Amino acid sequence: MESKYLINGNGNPSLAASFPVKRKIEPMKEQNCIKKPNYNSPPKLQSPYKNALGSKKSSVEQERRALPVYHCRQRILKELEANDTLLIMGETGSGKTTQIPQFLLQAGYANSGIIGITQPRRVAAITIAKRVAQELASTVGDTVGYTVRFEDTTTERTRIRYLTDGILLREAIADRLLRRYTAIMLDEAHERTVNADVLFGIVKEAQQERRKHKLTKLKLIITSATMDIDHFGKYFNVKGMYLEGRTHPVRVLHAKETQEDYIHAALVTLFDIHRHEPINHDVLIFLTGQEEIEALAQQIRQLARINNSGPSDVRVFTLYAQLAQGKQLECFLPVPANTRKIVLATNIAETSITIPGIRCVIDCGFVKEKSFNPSSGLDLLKTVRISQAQAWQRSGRAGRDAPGVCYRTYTKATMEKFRSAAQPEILRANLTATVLQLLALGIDCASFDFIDAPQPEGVQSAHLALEQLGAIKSAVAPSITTTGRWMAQFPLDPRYAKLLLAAPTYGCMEEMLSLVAALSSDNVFIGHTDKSELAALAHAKFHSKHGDHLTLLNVFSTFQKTEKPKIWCHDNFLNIRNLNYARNVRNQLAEISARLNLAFNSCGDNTDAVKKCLLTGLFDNIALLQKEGHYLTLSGRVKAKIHPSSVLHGKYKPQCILFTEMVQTEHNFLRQVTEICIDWIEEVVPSIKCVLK
Ligand SMILES: Nc1ncnc2c1ncn2[C@@H]1O[C@H](COP(=O)(O)OP(=O)(O)OP(=O)(O)O)[C@@H](O)[C@H]1O
Repeated sequence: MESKYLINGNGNPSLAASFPVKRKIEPMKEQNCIKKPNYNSPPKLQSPYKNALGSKKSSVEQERRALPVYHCRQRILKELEANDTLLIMGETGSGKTTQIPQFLLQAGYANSGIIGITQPRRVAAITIAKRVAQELASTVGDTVGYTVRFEDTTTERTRIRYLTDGILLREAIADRLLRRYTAIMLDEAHERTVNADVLFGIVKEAQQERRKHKLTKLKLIITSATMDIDHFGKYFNVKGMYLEGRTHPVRVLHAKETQEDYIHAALVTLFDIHRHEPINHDVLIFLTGQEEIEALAQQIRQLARINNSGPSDVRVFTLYAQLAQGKQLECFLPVPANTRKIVLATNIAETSITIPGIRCVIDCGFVKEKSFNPSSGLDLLKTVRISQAQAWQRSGRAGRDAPGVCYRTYTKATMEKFRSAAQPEILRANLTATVLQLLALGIDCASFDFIDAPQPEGVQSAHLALEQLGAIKSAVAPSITTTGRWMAQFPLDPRYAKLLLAAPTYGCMEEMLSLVAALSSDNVFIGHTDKSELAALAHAKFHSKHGDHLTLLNVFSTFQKTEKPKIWCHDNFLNIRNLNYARNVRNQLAEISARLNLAFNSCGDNTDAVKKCLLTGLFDNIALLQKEGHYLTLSGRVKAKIHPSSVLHGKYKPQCILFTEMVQTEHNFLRQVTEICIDWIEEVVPSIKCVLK
């Protein structure tokens, strides 16, 4: 059949010419299977469940029974009976996350407590809880619930609780023995987020302490499809358990030649799929970040509009961390028949989740990674190659509910040069929040039993930052202060918690609550490409000459007062979901502040109060204008420019600015910028010994 999408019919003849996909992508030798990386390959067995999978029956119960893990139920329960800790490795999609907690429930493990399952990301915790509730013919909040930051759906009836690892860590502050849990499953262990790494130590200790004090046993299950089982085995002092069998085969195809432009390669591959694959084969494309995703989504929609002449159609969804929760969940809903779902996602869709309908995955092979430079004290967001483990996780998303295909826009030789597994986040992340949480738990980083200890410079840098924030007495012999304990009460980065604690002194508590809440939500502005001039005009009403923080405050404060928020947001090109989310966050932050007896004062039009208060927490994020026209950060002296999205971009350049974050693309860009007065630095944070010239 003639393609509906003539790629080179859109005025870009080079598009198809430069990437003759049919010839450039070659099948790998190991067709019809996901080849696992060598470093941790479990035994490869043919799925014994093929017949069941081929069946037309589609009830949830039948789907469950067809999962490889379902048939390992007895083995898992027997092993758990004999051992307090299990390391379970099974193929992606084999049913670990959804089934094992149900086995434990049925075996009575939730009779005297609850079963907790941690996930690195909120979208996974939410969607899996919904799926398991459906499998149990129940609703979320009943037997199964989820808890993510600022949202708890669990009730006293909840026995299986999916939660983010950050939430479990916060619970440990209140109860280090995690007494409400009888079993904890730490899922996606290979991801090695800082929170998960700290949790490994916390749960191990809780288990030992409970044994020592003859309290109810805590059963631990560590699961993944790609973890380094030897390393984990040594740390937990247990042997690993392999679950044989896979659900659906995934055929993996590599680009024959290196692709200079992975976005272009992804686009061409997508339309090639669209020409040749059945319309109900949905596509998931892995890219690196919001801007790239939104730009490609727009391009696909436009191309589809230009070339769409048949009955079939495409629906494009985006999925990345900054997207409002409601929007994130849209891609999980079914699309009408004769429509292809195309999901453009970051690594947020890489593990755990199942997006129904996905049969094709296009993997660009890159990821945006946050790393911290202890010598400059700055966090940097950088695009890097994924690991081999991540590549296998990504391909696994194609075989969740049927056989699938994964197209890698990089060559096989390139992939062989990828790291086998991603570097644990604890070795590269800013540890300020983690060190504070550990101190609130009464744990000194130096003596904590980490699976991989963080670099001493990283810990030292966190101690220095905490000392400057007033959270610890001394960076040399760290002991937590009352301010530090209060900071740890807020589910926020310590720098933002500090803003709330300092706000009453500057008389701007109401404003700071709104601003911190709005900053937690992000992205309230809709940049409507079709109507970008109208959107820009609407947004300009809120612009503050002081910069982005006060602009954001203007938006949120007006939103709080408006009587018809839906119409108001629509007319002003603002994202109502994000603003509602910010309102919810504000309420919760206000509750914690009230518990801490903080004064709820307001500074009215005194913008200096807000700006000075911002300095109390974000003093590491200051940059000075240089003669050459660029900025230099005070901390680490990094050269940077104001991000084009800032209201201060392209206008007069203030001498001294404060920014929320630095992003690295072709340049270092400073995001969310506010003009400050250089003299305030010494007034507000006299402890900073900065060189101002
Ligand atoms: N939200 C969902 N909607 C539809 N089907 C789902 C959903 N979640 C899970 N499933 C089905 O259950 C199967 C098992 O999923 P589960 O998350 O338990 O596997 P897993 O072994 O934990 O995978 P991974 O290692 O990738 O997290 C999936 O392959 C899919 O068929």
